[in-house]
Amino acid sequence: MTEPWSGIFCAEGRPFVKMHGLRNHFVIVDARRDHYAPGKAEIAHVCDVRVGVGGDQLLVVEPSDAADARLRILNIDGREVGACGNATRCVAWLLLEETGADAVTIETRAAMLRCTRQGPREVSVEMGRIEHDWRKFPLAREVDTLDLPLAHGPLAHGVASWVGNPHVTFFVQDLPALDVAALARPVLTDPLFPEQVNVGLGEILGPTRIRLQAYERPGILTGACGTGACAAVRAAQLRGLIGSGPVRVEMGAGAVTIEVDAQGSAVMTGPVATCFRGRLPLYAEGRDERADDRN
Ligand SMILES: N[C@@H](CCC[C@H](N)C(=O)O)C(=O)O
Repeated sequence: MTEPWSGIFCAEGRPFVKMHGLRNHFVIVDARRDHYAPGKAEIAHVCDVRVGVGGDQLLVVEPSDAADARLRILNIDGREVGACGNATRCVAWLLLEETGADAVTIETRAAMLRCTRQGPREVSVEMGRIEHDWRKFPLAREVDTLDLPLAHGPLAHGVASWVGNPHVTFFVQDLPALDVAALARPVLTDPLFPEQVNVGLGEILGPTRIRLQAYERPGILTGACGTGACAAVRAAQLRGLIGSGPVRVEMGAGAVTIEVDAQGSAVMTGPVATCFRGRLPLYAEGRDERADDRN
């Protein structure tokens, strides 16, 4: 007879840490010694809270020749993306705690990011230069990225910004009253963005405060978005809606502070939190279907 409770613990499964930055949550696997290259279905399984650990992304930390570590950021549909601000803070915190250093450098697909300790659970990341060249995204055709020729319902005059990944920010009134997913979904899949786009709805609350809700690729509302916060601040500055000093970007569970210099380079500072540690469920193709059959 099998012992039903013992089956829950996969002693052989790969260790992970679950962390979040303002409820943007991640499953983090240290693959610096033991290579880990999950396929699309496994990524979806691990990130699905109903059958796996649950997360907005799976993060794989690898060795790097040029930095303290390389961070692979895997969206729930398996796409590796160039940047994720909240994920970078979480992984930076793990590396800072591990080494006792005050600064580490993380290589992502898009950039080398210097990260510094700001407090016990507070990390700053130099996010690099925010760009607005239409070819960077890529966009389907040449357009004015500071005033996109795009209108979906009340969303118009968006600003397209590249922060290692593509964002479009729309400024709105009374953000809490809006159904962000319903409004943002057609933007995310608009043919202007052949590789889709992360959509941010921002409300200016004052000269140094923005409220933001992100609807991220591949179509999820997240608790927060660090790169989206950088994009929103730069877009608001370029539109003349706020000044040039540090801006507090409020995203439900809390806030990050974004400072953008005259050249458009951003520094993001915000909190990290550890949820729990464990071992990944052993994954095999077809496992989901078999589980479904039993229910
Ligand atoms: N889903 C995104 C990347 C995630 C951004 C993240 N939440 C952040 O904090 O910056 C993509 O597809 O690029």
